[in-house]
Amino acid sequence: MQKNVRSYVTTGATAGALPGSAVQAGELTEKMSIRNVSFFYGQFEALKSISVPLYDRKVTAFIGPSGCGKSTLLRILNRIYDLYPKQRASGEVLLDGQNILEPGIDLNLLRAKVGMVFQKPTPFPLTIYDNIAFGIRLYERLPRDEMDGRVEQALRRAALWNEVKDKLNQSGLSLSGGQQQRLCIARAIAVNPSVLLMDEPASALDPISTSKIEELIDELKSEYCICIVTHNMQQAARASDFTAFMYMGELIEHGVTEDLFTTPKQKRTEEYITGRFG
Ligand SMILES: Nc1ncnc2c1ncn2[C@@H]1O[C@H](COP(=O)(O)OP(=O)(O)OP(=O)(O)O)[C@@H](O)[C@H]1O
Repeated sequence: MQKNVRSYVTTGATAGALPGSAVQAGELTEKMSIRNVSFFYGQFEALKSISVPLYDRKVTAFIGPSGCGKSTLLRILNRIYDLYPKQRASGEVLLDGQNILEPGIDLNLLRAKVGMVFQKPTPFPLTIYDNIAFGIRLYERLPRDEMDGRVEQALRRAALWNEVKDKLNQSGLSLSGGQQQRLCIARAIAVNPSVLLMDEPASALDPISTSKIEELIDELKSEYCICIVTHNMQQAARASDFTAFMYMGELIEHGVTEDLFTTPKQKRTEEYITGRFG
């Protein structure tokens, strides 16, 4: 489904024209479509009718001050919130055209298709090998040599193979923080997702590990639709193709990253990116 980029770019209440941009019209495929999504923690409306496209093979960054709803939005996209009582989403989230908010969706399959990486690395207390194999075994029964191949492939794609190939039987917890985060990315991509969600994936890491994660995001976007939440505006500017600015549960502006940072259309976006609040 190829669409003109212009029809996707939204700025709060008013759709805006796309200025001369780095992303050319006609090359975008909408992988996920978030349509009029609201979210409630009990009576509290944390998200208010958000609509935003997530494009295949592009990185979309969500930015905004603390508490604006970035993580909440990400948690909707693989229905992690379903694990908690009294949390409820309305609206539609289409993944390849199917509304994943409908009842009856296979949540295990959804979470394989929409992988998630959290702020703090969360390896299982298992070997490096089993951290990857565990997820694959939930969906597939593979002979040992095929499983070995899948584990290696995932670790290679997460740029970790060379550092761990001689110690696959050591605990995942024995790795450094940055390596643990790449292990979590390898675990997510081992089950062949089409979307990768990353909630501040580098905020707990040192600058070198952070730049490795950013390089990895840049490589992985040739295969996946990637969505990152970040507090770090330089990171959003460096790592993403599209940026969405949120404020108090609303989507204020969404557009090509370069355009949003150089010529924001909304006053609140400009105030935020120039450091006047947040
Ligand atoms: N479990 C919860 N129960 C009730 N309210 C919650 C819960 N989790 C988040 N909220 C509220 O929902 C709103 C959005 O929170 P969310 O964590 O999505 O924001 P955020 O933009 O990701 O913030 P941060 O940048 O600080 O991580 C906030 O007002 C927050 O207090």
